[in-house]
Amino acid sequence: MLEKPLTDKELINLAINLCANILGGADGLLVVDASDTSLGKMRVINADGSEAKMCGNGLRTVSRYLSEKYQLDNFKIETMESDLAVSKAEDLYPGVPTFSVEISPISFQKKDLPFSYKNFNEMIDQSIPEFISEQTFSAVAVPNPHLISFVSDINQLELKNLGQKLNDQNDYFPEGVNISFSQILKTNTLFVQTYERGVGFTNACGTGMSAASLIFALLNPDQFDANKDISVYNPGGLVKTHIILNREHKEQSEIRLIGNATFTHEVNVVESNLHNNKLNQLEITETDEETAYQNFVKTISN
Ligand SMILES: N[C@@H](CCC[C@H](N)C(=O)O)C(=O)O
Repeated sequence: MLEKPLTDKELINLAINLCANILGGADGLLVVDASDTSLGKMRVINADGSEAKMCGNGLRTVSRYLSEKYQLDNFKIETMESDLAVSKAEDLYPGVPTFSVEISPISFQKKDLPFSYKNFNEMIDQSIPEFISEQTFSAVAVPNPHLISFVSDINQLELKNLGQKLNDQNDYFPEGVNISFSQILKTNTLFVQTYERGVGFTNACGTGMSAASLIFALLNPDQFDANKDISVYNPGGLVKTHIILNREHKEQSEIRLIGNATFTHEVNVVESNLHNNKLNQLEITETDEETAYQNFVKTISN
């Protein structure tokens, strides 16, 4: 806990500097604060300094931090829009601490993304030739905004071009959007690659994989087994999701994201240097947890 909280401006400067110069291209900075309603509160600052409503991977690591600090296995964490239930789960692999987190609230309405396209109120499995012809797109807020497209092969260049187009100033998604291309590998098995708002290509986007799982369940009843978890492969490894689909009231569907909460390094820094964004005197210790996670990755095959 800091003696004096960082101001928003200090946080933005720190996130940009940390992600680019110290963490070798990290996606963002997670801030853990006290909460009046939950065990703790999480804020998410993207690598470019913008603030996101949620981060699924981040929520798992903050869950682990709070779980170890307070010796609790089930609790809630406050996020920008809601207090989310989190719990310790069975380790995915020896030495890979694993947490399960609620991803919520869900909305398909254009005002919550927000998006603007013709007179659409929702965008579900729609052909949008202005994005990419011969693909269909679905938009969902969980509650950060996601655009999902199912493809047979992932074309990285098309994903990058669309990611840049919809995250530069544009009329379709005026606040930008996270974009995921997903392949259905078999029943309850997906591969998801995400171009993240405020970041660019990422190895794994937790809310992106959650959003893709929900849209998958909605659009592919013949390949979705509601009794089982979904395995979601990504360029960085694998997570599981669990979807309780409510077809009639799809916004009342439930999503759990289950995956590793790996602490790769411990960094000690003098508080005044955080306020001044001076990161040249850090004390950094590497853990062996990344090795355990990479050993897990070697065991997974789709
Ligand atoms: N860049 C996203 C927020 C981060 C999402 C994250 N990668 C995740 O794991 O969920 C945004 O601006 O919405």
